[in-house]
Amino acid sequence: MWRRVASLSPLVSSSKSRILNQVGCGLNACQVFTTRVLNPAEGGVSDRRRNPFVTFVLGGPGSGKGTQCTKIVETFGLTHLSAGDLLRKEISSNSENGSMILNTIKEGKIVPSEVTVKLIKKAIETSENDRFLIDGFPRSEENRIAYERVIGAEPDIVLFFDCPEQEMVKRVLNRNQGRIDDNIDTVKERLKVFAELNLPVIKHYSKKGKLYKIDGTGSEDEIFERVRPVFAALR
Ligand SMILES: Nc1ncnc2c1ncn2[C@@H]1O[C@H](COP(=O)(O)OP(=O)(O)OP(=O)(O)O)[C@@H](O)[C@H]1O
Ligand SMILES: O=c1ccn([C@@H]2O[C@H](COP(=O)(O)O)[C@@H](O)[C@H]2O)c(=O)[nH]1
Ligand SMILES: [Mg+2]
Repeated sequence: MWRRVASLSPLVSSSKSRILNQVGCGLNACQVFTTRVLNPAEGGVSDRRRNPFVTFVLGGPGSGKGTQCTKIVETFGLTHLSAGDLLRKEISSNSENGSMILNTIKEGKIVPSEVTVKLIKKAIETSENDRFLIDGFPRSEENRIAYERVIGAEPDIVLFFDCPEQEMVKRVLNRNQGRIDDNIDTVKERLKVFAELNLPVIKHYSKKGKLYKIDGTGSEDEIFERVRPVFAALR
C-alpha cells in the first residue's frame, strides 16, 4: 500500500496561461492530505478494493493527461482509467447509453454523472490493482460530488496539467487519432466547458491541499520529470 501522507517541495508551474489566472488559488500547496469518507450506506467500492489509492488527472483538452498517464503507468505501475475511453467503449459496444454519449461528446458537453461514475466504479472494482489514475474526471463539481458519494472517498491526490489554450488547440487538431471531437468547433466548446465547470473542481482540491499543478508545456519527457517526484515521494 502506498503512503497516504507525504510532504514534498513545491512543484509550481511558471506558466502564465489564462487558466492559471482564472484559478488563482495559491497552488504552492504540495502537501498530500487524506480524508477518507467511506459511506457504507452507499456501498462504496467493493470490500476487495475498498480503499484504493486514487489520483485524479485533470487539465484542458490536449493538455497531455493521457500522454503523461502512460508514462506514470510505465514507471510507477498505477492503473490508468480514462473516463473518456470508458465512455467511448460504451459507444462502440452499442450500450443503451451509446447514442446519448456519442452526441454529448460531439457537442463537447459532459455526460451525466450517474453514467460516468458507474463505469469508473466498475473499472475499479474489477481491477486487480489498488492504485488508479482517473484521467479526465471529474469534469464538474456535480461529477465530483457524485463520485465522492458513490465511491465513498475523496481522491488522494489531484494532478492538474496547466497548458496555454493555444498550445492545447494545436495539439488536439494535430492528434490524428480519428476522434469525433478533435475539430475546432468542439474544441472551442470543450475549452469553454473546462473553464466554466472543471476549473471549480481544480480550485476545490487546491483549497484542500491535494492539488499538484504541473507546467504542461515543453516536451513530453520534460513534463514527466515534473510529475515524477510526486509519485516517487509516495513510494
Ligand atoms: N508535451 C507535448 N508536446 C507536444 N505534443 C504533445 C505533448 N504531450 C502530448 N502531446 C500530443 O498532444 C495530443 C494530445 O495529448 P493527450 O491525448 O495526452 O491529451 P489529453 O489531455 O489526454 O487530451 P483530451 O482531454 O482531449 O483527451 C496527442 O497527440 C499527444 O501525442
Ligand atoms: O468524465 C467525463 C469524461 C469525458 N467526458 C466526455 O468525453 C469527451 C472526451 O473526454 P477525454 O477526457 O478528452 O477523452 C469530453 O469532452 C466529454 O464530452 C465526459 O462527459 N465525462
Ligand atoms: Mg485524453
